[in-house]
Amino acid sequence: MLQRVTESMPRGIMSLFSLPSAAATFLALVLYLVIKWTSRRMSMPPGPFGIPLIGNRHQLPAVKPWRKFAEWNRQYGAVVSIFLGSTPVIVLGTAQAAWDLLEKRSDIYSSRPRFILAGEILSDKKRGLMLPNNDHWRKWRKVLHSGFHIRRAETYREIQSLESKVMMYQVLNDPKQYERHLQRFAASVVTSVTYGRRVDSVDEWIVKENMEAMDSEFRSNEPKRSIALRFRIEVTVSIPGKYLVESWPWLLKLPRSLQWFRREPEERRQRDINFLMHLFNDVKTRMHNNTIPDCLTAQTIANQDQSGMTDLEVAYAVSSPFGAGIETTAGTLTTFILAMLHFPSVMKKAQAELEAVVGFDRMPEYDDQDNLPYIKAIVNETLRWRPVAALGGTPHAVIADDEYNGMFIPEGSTIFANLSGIMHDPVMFPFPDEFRPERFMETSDPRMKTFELPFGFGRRICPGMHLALNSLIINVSRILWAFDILPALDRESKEVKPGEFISPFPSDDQLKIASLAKIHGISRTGSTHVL
Ligand code: HEM
Repeated sequence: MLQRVTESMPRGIMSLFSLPSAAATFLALVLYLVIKWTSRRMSMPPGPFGIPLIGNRHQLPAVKPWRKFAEWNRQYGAVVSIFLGSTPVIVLGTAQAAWDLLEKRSDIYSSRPRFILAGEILSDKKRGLMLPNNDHWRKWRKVLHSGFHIRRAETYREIQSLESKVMMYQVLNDPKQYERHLQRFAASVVTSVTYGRRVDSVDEWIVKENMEAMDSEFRSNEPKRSIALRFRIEVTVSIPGKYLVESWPWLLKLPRSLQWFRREPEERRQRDINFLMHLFNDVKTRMHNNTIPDCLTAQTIANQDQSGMTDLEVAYAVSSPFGAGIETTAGTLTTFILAMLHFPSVMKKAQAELEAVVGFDRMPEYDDQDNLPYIKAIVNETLRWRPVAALGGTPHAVIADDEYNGMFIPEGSTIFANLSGIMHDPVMFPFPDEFRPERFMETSDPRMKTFELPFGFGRRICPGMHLALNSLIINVSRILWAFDILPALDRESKEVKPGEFISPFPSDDQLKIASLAKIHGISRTGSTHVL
């Protein structure tokens, strides 16, 4: 007993002595880390200082975060840094900064942040959009490039022209549902060029199943809204770190049964696989029977020996236009309707151009494009005025330490090219809130002439850009040729002022009626019989 007391004495005394020294060591370590972090932070682009561990997450609204980004860019400069949790995030607020980094240095700026939930658990690293810059992504990208490069995209014009006529017919008969008709158009183009099958209605299972897959990929608690608005909300949740497991990846080390966050996406993954493999096998069968028109899936299957891709990899790769090409196209067309409601003088000017070039006896065709510079400018201005990929689509990630204009950009930073802010930069686009197609006609800047800005940057630039532009030009020219887009009238026959933002329709039914856009029937001779 006595021996035990004496033995324990020195340890007790020692621990009394060591406690302050352990605390001092700990404090010194904390101080060292704080100094190190602060000096690193100071060398990074300016931005609001956040809270340790949380960073600036609490300052970033869940809805329309691009507005906050733009505010920070105005306050701190073209390149801003913040932290989301412990991840450094760089926000680019001018086109020049985005071109300098994402294009000129695209060898290190073309990766993606880690999307643990949507990219890994839900999609098993098979959705290229969320893949880092690696061999899998390059293979996936090759499939899309071969299906949608500029010359290939031209071969789809016949399909787009036909679908556009169907859309016109539907708008003519049921103008109130114009948003659905635009969505059907976009969906049918995508399914035709991808799977060689048309879509007659957005209620068809193939569209619904795809919507559900998208909704689960970008789940949001928001009620169902119009296409474009939903797309914008969904984009906001592609901010990495939204899910707990992305801020704390160590959760993946828990026993699988305790990883509660897996259950739902894993169930959904199986459903997605069944859906995508069904579409894949259907194309294979039709290839076998010689009943399939030329389409992306058939081409990719035919090249499988060369590419070495598995059936499932092909099934996922060819489904990318589903996720990326429907809501973007339909949303941009919805924005165009909104712009015409706000800027009727633009509509009149465009209609004058159409009258002079096309006349009333036939519809505008692709061959008229070169003679319709104002219509082309309207397409560009629509993409600029309310860019549907407001945050630049999915963010990039940088894979090596870098320096830009004396500012340190650490490896692993998430990079947002904040397209909404960039498109409203008053230096590049004077009077940015105005819808002024003329800005694209009066310029001599080649980057304004080609205007690829709405489609992203560098090696990640939108592979569906040419298909999308062809969809936009044909629909914008035909809608303006055939219809007057006028504000709805309220119960007292007064014009209802359209909403400010992306969709003329907020989700609420009351408001929907109040701000309903009314597209008057065809007011021009000879219009109906060509439909
Ligand atoms: C108006 C229509 C469209 C707009 C505004 C648009 C815009 C964008 C933007 C901003 C990006 C991100 C680029 C970046 O990370 O720098 C993107 C990526 C992408 N887009 Fe589009 N897009 C449209 C239509 C389409 C269509 C029709 C398709 C398919 C045929 C498509 C397929 C894709 C794919 C697969 C990606 C991911 C590329 C990658 O991660 O490598 N998009 N798009």
